[in-house]
Amino acid sequence: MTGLLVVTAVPAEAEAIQAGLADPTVTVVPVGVGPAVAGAATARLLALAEATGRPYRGVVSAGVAGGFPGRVTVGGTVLGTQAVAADLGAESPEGFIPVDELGMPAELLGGGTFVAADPGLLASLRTALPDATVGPVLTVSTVTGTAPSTEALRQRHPDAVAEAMEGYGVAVAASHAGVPFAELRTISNPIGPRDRAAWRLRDALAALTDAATALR
Ligand SMILES: O=C(O)c1cccc(C(=O)CC[C@H]2O[C@@H](n3cnc4c(=O)[nH]cnc43)[C@H](O)[C@@H]2O)c1
Repeated sequence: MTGLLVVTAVPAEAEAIQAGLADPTVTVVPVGVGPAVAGAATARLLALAEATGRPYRGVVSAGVAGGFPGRVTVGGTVLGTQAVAADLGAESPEGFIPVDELGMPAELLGGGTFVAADPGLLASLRTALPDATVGPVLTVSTVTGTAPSTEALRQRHPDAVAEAMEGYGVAVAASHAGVPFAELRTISNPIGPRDRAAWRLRDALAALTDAATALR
């Protein structure tokens, strides 16, 4: 059995984590942006490890994220209790309809519209990162960038603390492989009307380096 697999979207996130790692058995791989590419790449990494007799004991989707103002601060650290497919569904004049309310057979929807973090893996991360904000993390294919879409997401997900673009894809890959899943994010920007100048990427990457000691 090998150690943990940590997947990030981009190399800068992987390098930030690598800089703070204390455990040499942890493997960090940048797999790309968005749920489809991250999910497919993670599935391949998990299958290769299994086929060579060295399965990972868990997979963590890690990187920077947008945070819901009032629920988490920029520069803060988040641990996901579940990865939510927040934009998988249909628009309608009455609002967004999640895919599991569209009347499709349940077996076509995999695990549904969210995947829960593994309780044991989440508990060990919480112990190592007692100041982290803990709650659902949304996965979106489009970064939220207007006040109405931010408010709609807030209403639909009153407990969600952050949004990013890979967690649900990685979680589905982990679930299909039977490998425990967790999500670790640091907040680079508030979710809201797009304001690139407000992003604090360097602070979020530094927070990722600090949080990496929890990955063991
Ligand atoms: O809007 C821009 O100009 C811009 C410039 C560089 C990067 C981006 C991204 O959208 C990076 C997305 C990347 O980082 C995660 N992330 C960070 N903040 C958010 C967010 O508010 N909503 C969704 N994803 C976010 C995400 O996981 C991607 O990997 C934009």
